[in-house]
Amino acid sequence: MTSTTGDLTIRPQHPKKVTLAKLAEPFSLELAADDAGVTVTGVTIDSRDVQLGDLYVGIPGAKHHGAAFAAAAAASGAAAMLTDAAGRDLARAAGVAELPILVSEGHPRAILGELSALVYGTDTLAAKTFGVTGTNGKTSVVYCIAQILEAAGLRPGLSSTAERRIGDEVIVSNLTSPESSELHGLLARMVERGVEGVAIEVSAQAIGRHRIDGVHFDVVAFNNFSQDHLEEYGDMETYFQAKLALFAPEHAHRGVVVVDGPWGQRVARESQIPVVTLATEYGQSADWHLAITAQTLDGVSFVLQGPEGAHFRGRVPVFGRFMAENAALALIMLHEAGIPLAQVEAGLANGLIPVHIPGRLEEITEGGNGPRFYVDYGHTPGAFEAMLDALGEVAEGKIIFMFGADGDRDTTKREDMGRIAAAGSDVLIVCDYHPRSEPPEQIREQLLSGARSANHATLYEEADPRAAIRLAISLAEPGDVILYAGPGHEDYQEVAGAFIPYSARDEVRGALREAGLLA
Ligand SMILES: CC(=O)N[C@H]1[C@@H](OP(=O)(O)OP(=O)(O)OC[C@H]2O[C@@H](n3ccc(=O)[nH]c3=O)[C@H](O)[C@@H]2O)O[C@H](CO)[C@@H](O)[C@@H]1O[C@H](C)C(=O)N[C@@H](C)C(=O)N[C@H](CCC(=O)O)C(=O)O
Ligand SMILES: Nc1ncnc2c1ncn2[C@@H]1O[C@H](COP(=O)(O)OP(=O)(O)OP(=O)(O)O)[C@@H](O)[C@H]1O
Repeated sequence: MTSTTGDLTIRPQHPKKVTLAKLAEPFSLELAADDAGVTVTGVTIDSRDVQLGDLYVGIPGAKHHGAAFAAAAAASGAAAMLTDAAGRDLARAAGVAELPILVSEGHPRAILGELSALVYGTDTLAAKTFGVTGTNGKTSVVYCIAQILEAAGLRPGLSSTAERRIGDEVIVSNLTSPESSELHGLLARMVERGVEGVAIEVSAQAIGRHRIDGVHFDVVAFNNFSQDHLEEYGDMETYFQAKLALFAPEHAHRGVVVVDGPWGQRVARESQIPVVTLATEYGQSADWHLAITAQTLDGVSFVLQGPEGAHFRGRVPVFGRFMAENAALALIMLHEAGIPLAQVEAGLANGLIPVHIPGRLEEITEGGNGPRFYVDYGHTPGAFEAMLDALGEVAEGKIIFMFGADGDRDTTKREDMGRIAAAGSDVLIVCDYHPRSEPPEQIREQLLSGARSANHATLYEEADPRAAIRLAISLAEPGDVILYAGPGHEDYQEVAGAFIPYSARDEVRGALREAGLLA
């Protein structure tokens, strides 16, 4: 049975006590002599998440100084606080007199990872650790790693945008890559549960914001790179450098890089750690090569060949050559960590890797000859291109595509998303996604303007995604495929500051039942 935890920060069930003196020394923290023997058992940077005995870390953020919540943290049972000098003054001025305070000279976030590792005992791990970065497909690769570890007889744990997972225990994800205090708490819980391999999705934002500090990955991977997050990075080079930073000795021992495109080739050249390369296209020189041998809507068969005769014949039960690529990358990462392909092969029936990823190309219908309906998390031009190219190769009937775009995020990708969506589909329905503070009709118009430039699909505009789902179903015939990109596993719509409950997967299920297409 699966159990779900909603706690912000997961912690070990049997924590150890660490004295403030032991924490102060390696990080040169200021500490009153009287407080040296005070002990803590956990770490959090959120006052609303404090548990008895925690070290509360008051971080200066974009909106608040966390030290402003020192009284609330103390009331919830924090044993001590770590903050900067401004935070200490803020807390003392607010009358927080009793709480022991460790003071750091620099930004507390810069030492948070190493310090959390010390508190949780995760500074060295027996489990193999795998980190995945890139623009599209990180979550998918992380799931492939976990599923392949299981096939190899090893107990997996994972952290992704969709969820964090330890065996059957599911922990809700807020960020793609958790804050480092949360990550080390999660790792400590995994150690208690006997996890032998951990796959972690690493966003560019996480690398720059110290969220993976204190983890020294056995193997990291870079899968692909295309436009996203320019609202934060401004240009592609800055975004690229943020991801390249993972390939450094302070973060990882070795890497695997997909070198199909120029960005991957640059990672292979500029990496500061040893890497092996994977090519999925003919004529590209690399250590490993992937060849697709057969594909239908129901799956992709492939052969992976590597150095010294390494060889794997496999299959993923989902359409799209990119899913075979994700699986191949995961296989090579395990191989690089010393887990032989033969050990994986022995645990699989006919090489079938049971890839099931929440909200990624998730089929809501149940196969068969009627129209098929998939919900997906793709929200970049690159993901649209990969999915629609793949569908174009295997779909027998019409491709009906529906999507909307994020408000308050990279607006420059919208025209491309519209154009690629219309070029690759027969029918395109533009609806709302998370408009946030932007006028939704303005977002739809930008998408439609891109779509018109492709001069291909029949275009529809239907703001309400619930109505758009029903429109898509009404236009579909047996053999057609409906692909709803964007919401994936999510269970809300963000509109003008409000989080409105909305699960695309549940809504599609309901609409298919109404239409008599699902039992
Ligand atoms: C821009 C950014 O990175 N913001 C992060 C930052 O928020 P902030 O600086 O605004 O924090 P703040 O509200 O000023 O609060 C300061 C401190 O006070 C604490 N606080 C605040 C209120 C309170 O009542 N009690 C309390 O303790 C906060 O926990 C925080 O430690 O610190 C917060 C606490 O950890 C994060 O949740 C928040 O991520 C926001 C939600 C975010 O949108 N992050 C994005 C940019 C992100 O990281 N995305 C990537 C990539 C996703 C992808 O690939 O698509 C990801 O890894 O998720
Ligand atoms: N290797 C790939 N190349 C291109 N597109 C892919 C690849 N793998 C998956 N995708 C597409 O990208 C979408 C997002 O996949 P996934 O959630 O695995 O990526 P992600 O990198 O974790 O995304 P995010 O950073 O937003 O969490 C998928 O739903 C699919 O449409």
